[in-house]
Amino acid sequence: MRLTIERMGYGADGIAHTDEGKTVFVAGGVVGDVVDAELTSDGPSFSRARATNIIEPSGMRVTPPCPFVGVCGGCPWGALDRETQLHAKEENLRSALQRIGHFTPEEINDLVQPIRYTKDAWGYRNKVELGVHSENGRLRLGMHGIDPDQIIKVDRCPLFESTASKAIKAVTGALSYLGNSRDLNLERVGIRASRRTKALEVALWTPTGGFPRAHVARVLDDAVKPTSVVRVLTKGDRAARRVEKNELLAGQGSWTERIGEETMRISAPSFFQVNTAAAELLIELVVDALKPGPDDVALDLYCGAGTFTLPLARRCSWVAAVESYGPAVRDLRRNIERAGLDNVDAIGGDAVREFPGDDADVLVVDPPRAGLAAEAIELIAGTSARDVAYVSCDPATLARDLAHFREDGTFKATAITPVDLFPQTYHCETVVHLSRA
Ligand SMILES: C[S@@+](CC[C@H](N)C(=O)[O-])C[C@H]1O[C@@H](n2cnc3c(N)ncnc32)[C@H](O)[C@@H]1O
Repeated sequence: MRLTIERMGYGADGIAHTDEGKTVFVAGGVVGDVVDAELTSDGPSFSRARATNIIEPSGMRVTPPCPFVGVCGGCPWGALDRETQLHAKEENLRSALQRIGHFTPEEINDLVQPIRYTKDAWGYRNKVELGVHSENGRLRLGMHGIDPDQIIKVDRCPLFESTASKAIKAVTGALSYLGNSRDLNLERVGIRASRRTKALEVALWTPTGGFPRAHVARVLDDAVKPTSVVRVLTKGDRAARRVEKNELLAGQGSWTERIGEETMRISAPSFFQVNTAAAELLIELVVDALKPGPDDVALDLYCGAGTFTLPLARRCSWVAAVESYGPAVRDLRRNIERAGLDNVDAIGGDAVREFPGDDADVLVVDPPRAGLAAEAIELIAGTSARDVAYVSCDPATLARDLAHFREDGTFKATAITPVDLFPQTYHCETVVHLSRA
């Protein structure tokens, strides 16, 4: 079947239509390509296909700096030029706002601002996560493939912080060597690196049980000179694994990053924005939207280790910050203390159940991909806040939640700004400024 890729969807694949008008998601095709493709599945409303031959390559195709683009899950859009990526992200956001949020094209034109981005399209990630397979008793570590069953063995990843580019090969080599003489029972391995602080942490995720702590720490130290080596102990079956403990094997026991004016410590299981420079754009957009003043009370919901909490606390009289994940709450408290701030109430628990009350001047929410629960929107609407900043990593749930805010009528979106936090992927972060209607 010959197809012309018309646009990029919210996913790795290009989108084409058959002569009969049926939508086809084409793996291996980028916008502008003419490809021969074979069907991989055929459903009632759309089909999936795989490009077998590129007949006319798109003018927007580029040669990526990695031979694994197309198979590795790290950069599904790595063969597309940056400008086209940025445009496609804006279009995907607009499409979600129209289809799911029921905004009119005129409203979208008024609200959606040009996408914000930093110059680093590669080498921006402060974290990589290596998957682990055991094959015939040999340990195999690598990047997760687009096919989730695949582990791609790589020596370097051009998405990862370039000052630590040798770390992947060194850690992979050291752990493979160790794993061949005894079973390390590794589930995955995280590496966090900072160009700004030079911190490098290796986190080994394993189930509870015996582990050659000192030996592993020594071999990793010889291989990469990390500033921290930890073992994250997990419990429960694979689907519902929970973190039992973050065990120090060597060094500091956490990773340090400088973001904006702040230096934050992050423990291995906690969330931290993977692109520090682009996360500074998020902080800038949140602060610009909320214009926090010295008499203001701020709420920071889904606050993690404090990325927005600390800048708000510098500007406001009081911040109530809510985070449900234990390790992140501990990081938050430690970061507040290290920053010398005494005007933050760090609340551990669910953002809805532990909602800090109605008394607020400004409010930021940064929920996970699932977006906001209906009760969270009701509670936010019930506050006295004048402005809300909604930071989202999922255009679809964001559009749904903005429709709920509109139905409620208390707050109205006044600016919607996409931010390219994840170059070479289809993912898009967005900051929405909502003001009292
Ligand atoms: C996208 S992250 C944002 C973290 C932080 N704002 C930042 O930028 O670093 C979402 C955070 O929400 C937390 N979280 C998830 N569900 C939650 C809930 N129901 N209540 C409170 N926090 C929650 C997660 O643990 C995670 O730290």
